[in-house]
Amino acid sequence: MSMQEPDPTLRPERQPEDSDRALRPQTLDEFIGQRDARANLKVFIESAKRRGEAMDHALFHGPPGLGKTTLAQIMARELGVNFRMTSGPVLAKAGDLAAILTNLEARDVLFIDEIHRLNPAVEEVLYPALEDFELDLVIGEGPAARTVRIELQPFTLVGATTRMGLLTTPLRDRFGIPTRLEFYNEDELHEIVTRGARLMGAPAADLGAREIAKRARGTPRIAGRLLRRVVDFAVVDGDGTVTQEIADMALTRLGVDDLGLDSADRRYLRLIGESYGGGPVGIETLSAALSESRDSLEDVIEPYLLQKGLIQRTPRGRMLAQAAWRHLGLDAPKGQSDMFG
Ligand SMILES: Nc1ncnc2c1ncn2[C@@H]1O[C@H](COP(=O)(O)OP(=O)(O)OP(=O)(O)O)[C@@H](O)[C@H]1O
Ligand SMILES: [Mg+2]
Repeated sequence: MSMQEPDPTLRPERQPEDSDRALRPQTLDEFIGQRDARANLKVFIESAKRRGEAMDHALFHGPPGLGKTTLAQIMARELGVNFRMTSGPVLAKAGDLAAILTNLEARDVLFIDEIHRLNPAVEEVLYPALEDFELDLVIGEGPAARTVRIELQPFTLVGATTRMGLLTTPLRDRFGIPTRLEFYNEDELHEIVTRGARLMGAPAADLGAREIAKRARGTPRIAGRLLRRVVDFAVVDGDGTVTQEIADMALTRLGVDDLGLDSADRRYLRLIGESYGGGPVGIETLSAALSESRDSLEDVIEPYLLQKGLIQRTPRGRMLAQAAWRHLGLDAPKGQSDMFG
């Protein structure tokens, strides 16, 4: 594998070969990290159960692979109700949504993934369903068309999105429980890797698990994938144990550096540093130069680099921070070091 070609399996987005299910925590107590979100959800779930009512609608937003789908499934399990799952792009017509809604049982959880991609006609139908548990359906066409109102069972909508900014205001306002998922810290990822290794039946030394945690880009999905690959190296090149040495060797071979950046991250940083003198450079320019969609830069690449303090977003564009120059082993142009300390 060349260091220049980004390896899609190291990106945080879902991949067809992900065996997410095997490593998915099943209960809130098993779910590691996201402490505040978890504590709040616990209260809302308990309260809904005691009152015997449907829990308020919840919206999970944040970068891919942080546990939105996992949390939605856990909610349904903890509430003791059915979990129905669909996604924005799948619901093409108002009737598709109506069919799902009318089949829900009382207090069920309906999960709509990529909810920012709902067709506007479908979204219209969703509003009264969320507010009053009612559907207004238009039957027939032209002068013969009439509206029928259908009563629904009270239910909980859980929406997930990586693009909060693309949600319409009326839709966003209908979620009583908006929850932002954050990147995980090293200790949390260490716990996630250790648990994953145990579930895989692969012995992991403490420092081996920590090495993977450090380099998992703050993302449990990546931690799980890196773990699987390091286990392969451990089995073939070692005695099967995930040691720090094997982890370091395997991750370096995969092109994951000591900050957890992969080649796509470094390509982004290098472009700003080497071709634009550190910026500021506009997102459209970066998108064209990298042949990556603007969305994927904004939703996948930049959040982690911002969180690590490697880049800054200014009104005039993106700029490399001092830490990024250091990380790339490049000299910052004169004057810039003063700006960022
Ligand atoms: N807190 C956690 N503890 C352990 N494993 C986790 C945790 N959160 C997520 N995972 C694991 O990470 C993987 C990805 O999680 P999930 O599919 O829920 O992410 P997502 O936010 O829905 O991503 P996307 O935006 O791509 O849909 C799953 O394998 C899941 O088991
Ligand atoms: Mg998901």
